[in-house]
Amino acid sequence: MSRHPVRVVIRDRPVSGGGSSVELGADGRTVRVISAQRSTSFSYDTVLDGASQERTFEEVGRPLCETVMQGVNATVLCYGQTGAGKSFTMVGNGQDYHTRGILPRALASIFRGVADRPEYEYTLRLQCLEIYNDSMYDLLSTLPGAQRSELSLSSSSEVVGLTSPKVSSEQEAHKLVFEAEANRAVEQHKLNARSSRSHVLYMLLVERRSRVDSSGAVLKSRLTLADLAGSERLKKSGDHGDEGFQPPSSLNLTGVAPTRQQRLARESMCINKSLSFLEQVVIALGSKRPSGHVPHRSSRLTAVLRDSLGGNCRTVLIANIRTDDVHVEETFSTCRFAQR
Ligand SMILES: Nc1ncnc2c1ncn2[C@@H]1O[C@H](COP(=O)(O)OP(=O)(O)OP(=O)(O)O)[C@@H](O)[C@H]1O
Repeated sequence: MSRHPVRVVIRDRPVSGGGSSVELGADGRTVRVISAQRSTSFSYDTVLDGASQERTFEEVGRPLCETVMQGVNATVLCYGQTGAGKSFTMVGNGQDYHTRGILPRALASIFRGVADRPEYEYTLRLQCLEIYNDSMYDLLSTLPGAQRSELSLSSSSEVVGLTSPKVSSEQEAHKLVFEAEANRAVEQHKLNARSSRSHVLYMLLVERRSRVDSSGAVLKSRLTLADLAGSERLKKSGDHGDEGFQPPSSLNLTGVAPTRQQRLARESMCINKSLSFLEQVVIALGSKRPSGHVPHRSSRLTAVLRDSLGGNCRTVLIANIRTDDVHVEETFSTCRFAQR
């Protein structure tokens, strides 16, 4: 494990026919991105070259599940351009058991861990949160008593009203994840509703009490699995403007539905801002100055991730890249972000 607060792992999405613009080093640590303008080498903790879902979980997920079982927070962030494989890495493609992602494998691993430790009583709860345009929604809002409207943050960065149902078996947890995904899909299909360009956070809250030592402390920990929104540049996603783009003042203020282009531009702006704040938080956490300010409250994403980054929390950033030539500029910016 590196000494930086975030361990960085690169994962490529296999392409048919290959590409000549990205070379993954045989040392399992380097990536070289070659375009007409430049050729740049980056180095990371690990480069997963053509890795299966199983290997990705063994490399990233399983050690973090162990960490959480021992009472320490752990986080996986999947970052990358749209279509690079973030959801595939985190959840899988839903088509077959072998291609299931880190989340279902982590649930299985943690419930197995609970069964293997009868000396402890574990209480597990699951939360599923979506952050779209810096607004937060409960993906389990269809459960009885849950809040369907936008959620707010308390002064201590707790998400007020986020449902945290208890899960007592792996099957129950899978059912809730399925419900969260179904709710997200419904929102995406509603007219003018949230698009797929949102951050989704699955959080498993773990409480451990000793059954043999009644004076023993209750240990609390959290596994956070974040499937971040696609990081592509504005021009690429069909929007206009650049990072300094300001949405028209009429946007969402007049009750008139925004045009598709306005919506895409606003989404891209919010995503870029939140990812750049995330980067600033990680850089601040990695800085040598112990008293340096960490701008957790700069966005909803960084506020919610407050206890999931830094401190003694173990965090892995998986930067998903596409190695086909047409995506070379996006791959370059993902690699640059991951290296920073
Ligand atoms: N390592 C991989 N092996 C096989 N198929 C993959 C891999 N990575 C991604 N895919 C496939 O590529 C497609 C796009 O992947 P995915 O939806 O995970 O991208 P994404 O980065 O989450 O995109 P978005 O930002 O739009 O959600 C999917 O059909 C997925 O099954």
